[in-house]
Amino acid sequence: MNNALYSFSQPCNEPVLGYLPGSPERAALEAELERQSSLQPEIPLIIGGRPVRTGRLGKVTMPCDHGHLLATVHRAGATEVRQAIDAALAAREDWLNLSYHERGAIFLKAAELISKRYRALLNAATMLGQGKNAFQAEIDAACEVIDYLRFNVHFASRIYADQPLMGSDSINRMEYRPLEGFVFAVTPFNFTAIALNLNLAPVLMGNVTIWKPASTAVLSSYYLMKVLQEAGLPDGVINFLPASGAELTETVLDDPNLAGIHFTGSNGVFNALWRGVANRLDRYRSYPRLVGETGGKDFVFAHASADIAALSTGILRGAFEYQGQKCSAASRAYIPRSLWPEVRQRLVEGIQSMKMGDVRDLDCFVNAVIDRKSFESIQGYVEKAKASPDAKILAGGEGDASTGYFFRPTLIEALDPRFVTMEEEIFGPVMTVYVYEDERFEETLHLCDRTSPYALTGAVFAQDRYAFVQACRTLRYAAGNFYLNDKPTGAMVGLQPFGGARGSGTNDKAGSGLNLLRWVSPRTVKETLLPATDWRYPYMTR
Ligand SMILES: NC(=O)c1ccc[n+]([C@@H]2O[C@H](COP(=O)([O-])OP(=O)(O)OC[C@H]3O[C@@H](n4cnc5c(N)ncnc54)[C@H](O)[C@@H]3O)[C@@H](O)[C@H]2O)c1
Ligand SMILES: N[C@@H](CCC=O)C(=O)O
Repeated sequence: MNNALYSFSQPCNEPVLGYLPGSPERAALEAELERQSSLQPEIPLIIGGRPVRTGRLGKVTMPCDHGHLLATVHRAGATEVRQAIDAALAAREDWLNLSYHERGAIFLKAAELISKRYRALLNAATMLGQGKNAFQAEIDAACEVIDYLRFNVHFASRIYADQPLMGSDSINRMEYRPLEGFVFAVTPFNFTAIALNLNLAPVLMGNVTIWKPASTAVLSSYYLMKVLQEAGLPDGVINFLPASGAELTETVLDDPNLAGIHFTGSNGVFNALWRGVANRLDRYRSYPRLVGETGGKDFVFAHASADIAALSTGILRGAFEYQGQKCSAASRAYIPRSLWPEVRQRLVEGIQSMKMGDVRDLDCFVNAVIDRKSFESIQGYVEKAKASPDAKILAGGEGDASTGYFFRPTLIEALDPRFVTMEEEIFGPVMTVYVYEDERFEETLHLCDRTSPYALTGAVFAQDRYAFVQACRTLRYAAGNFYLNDKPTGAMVGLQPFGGARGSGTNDKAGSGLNLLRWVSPRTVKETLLPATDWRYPYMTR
């Protein structure tokens, strides 16, 4: 029996490597891209630690070249979902009884493996499978993945150390029990790090998960799962189940042991999951915890005092990095008329000079969007702008899906601040600008606040401190992550805990201890040292 108290100290964020020509990381990445381009693995389910092959095969292709087969993937049906739930529940007792420093050690090892041994593997899989360029893959599949692993272990230490006061006649303690049952982790295509964290956060706190990865991110998800196994994750703690969401969900939601859902994706799917739980409420042992981060209609708001170079760069990067496929991507901007001519010129020039193409050409800033459905949805919004007298296309506006799903970064000027592309999430490289009269700053802040049902991220560009304070106040509920003089994307684990409210989700702040707290059900234990032996109050005379 070891009576030492362990705690994991605060880590540093993983440095972003530069991939300069001639650097070792670039050579390793290029070699790995070439290797994975012709590998075509057959991806199994992983249930109870073992590969399971169903024979119901799906294809994994490249967004940049949809005729290029990267892998095939076995897909789960109801039978495998049941097996996975059984495997998770069987693994649960041993896992929850493992002390948190033992659990933490597994994830710190995974971080080391990814930092030193599997960085190129995960980056290349994310580039080829999810259509990210080298920089976008590095900040996600390497740095953010590693940060989630290391920081969450540290945050867990702080949670476990937070204990109630001791009374003079009692010993009090808080046991941070995992939830009673299993957690369903449903992960999006756009961030390898989110796929990890939706499993990691519950599992680190002693839970077990059923993981449904996005079909368009299954390659990087599979490699992540393999790294976690290599780091020592016991069998059955995470069960990897590629499948159709709708098919798998019915079986999962029907199970009385469903203790929580950790979701990131669109509002429609989260709402359907929530309703599915609500409709079955009587069958569950506990109220399932529903944690979901969903869509955004993220804004850039410029005051007349803004630095034009910083503002234009913030819009170009915030809107078009990873083809705008970040929940945090800037997709509407409010620009004062006095700044507009110069900002417009910089945006149009920037867009025209962005190289678009295959992820294996490291000079491409823009790559393909994730799939045909997404391509067509983006095209639909742009067609609306082309057809409307309330909008003008200033740059881009064209796509070509013949080889890959390529859509040019597009700049729209909306004459109506309620034009559809100012309000709805597009999830593609489309930025709509509304130009306001300088003296209508405050009025336009209110407009920004009321224009969209979402409230995820937003950025204000201003050098006038009074203007910034006013924007902060008026836009208090318009964004869960609020930036001053920076793009509204690129939150870092530990530094900018992430999540939004209103239509953007439950705001449980991934990348902080707040999220971990959703995966525990604390038990307070009081031990009385000298228990009372007389039921009467002391002042009673009989
Ligand atoms: N707020 C955030 O932190 C955040 C982060 C990333 C992405 N997002 C949002 O995610 C969306 C884009 O990601 P996406 O296209 O992967 O989202 P999506 O909702 O289409 O899919 C998310 C996951 O849900 C699964 N799914 C689909 N239908 C299902 C069903 N009926 N039951 C269970 N699972 C089902 C998908 O297969 C996938 O694994 C955008 O709206 C974006 O804003 C939000
Ligand atoms: N955390 C990421 C966004 C995740 C959503 O897609 C960012 O801050 O850009």
